[in-house]
Amino acid sequence: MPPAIIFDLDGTLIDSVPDIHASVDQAFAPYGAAPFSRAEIQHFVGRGAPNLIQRASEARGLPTEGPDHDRLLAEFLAIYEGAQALTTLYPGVETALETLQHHGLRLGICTNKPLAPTRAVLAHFGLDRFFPVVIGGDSLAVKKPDPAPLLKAMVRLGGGPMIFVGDSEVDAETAKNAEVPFLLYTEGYRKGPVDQMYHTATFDDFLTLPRLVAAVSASAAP
Ligand SMILES: O=C(O)COP(=O)(O)O
Ligand SMILES: [Mg+2]
Repeated sequence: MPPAIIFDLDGTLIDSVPDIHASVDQAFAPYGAAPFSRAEIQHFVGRGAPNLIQRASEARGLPTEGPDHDRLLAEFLAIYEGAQALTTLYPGVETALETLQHHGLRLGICTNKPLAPTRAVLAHFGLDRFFPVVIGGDSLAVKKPDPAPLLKAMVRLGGGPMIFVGDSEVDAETAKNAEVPFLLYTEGYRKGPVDQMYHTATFDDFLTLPRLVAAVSASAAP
C-alpha cells in the first residue's frame, strides 16, 4: 500500500504569518495595544489560535484568561477566517501535490490552525481538491504535539503507512510521538537549528518532494 502523506499547513504549504499578523493587530487595536512585529507573531504560531492570542495578550499586558480574553479570541477568530489576501503558497506546492496525487498517494492535512480558517484558506487557493481529510486544531480535544490528531488523520485516510510533512518543532515532536517518518520543510517557521529536531529527511524545495517521498517509502518498506 502506498503511504498516506499528511501535511502541516502554516509554514509548510502556506506562508500565512502576514495574515495572522494583520488579524492580530486588527483585533488588538481597539484595546490600545501597540502593533506587533512579524517576528513576534511568527514566534507565537504553531500551537494553535488560543495559544497565539494568549501569548500576544501576555506581550501587551492584556488578560490571558477570563471573559475579556475570551471575547478578544472570538474577535480574532472572526477576522482570521476571512483573512487570505496576504497569504502565499510556498513555491512548487501545487505542482508537488498534483504529482503526489497523480502517483495515487492519499493526501491529508493535520494542522493546529482551527478548522474554519483552515477550510477557508484551502478553498481560497483551490487546494481543497487534494485533501479528503483535514484535521484542525479544534477537531479533537488535544492538539499536536499530541500524536492523536495525526493518527486520526491517518485512520480517516484508510490506515496503512504514513509520512508526515511539516515545518516546526511541534510537527517534529508529533511525528516522533506517533512514530512515523517526518520530512522537515526548512523554509517555514522553525525556531531552532534543524539538527536539534527529529526528522527523517529535510527539503527546501517542493519540486524535490515527490522524489523524497518515493525514497523514504522505499527505505521504510519491509
Ligand atoms: O495555527 C497554528 O498555531 C499553527 O498551524 P500549523 O499547525 O498549520 O503550523
Ligand atoms: Mg507549521
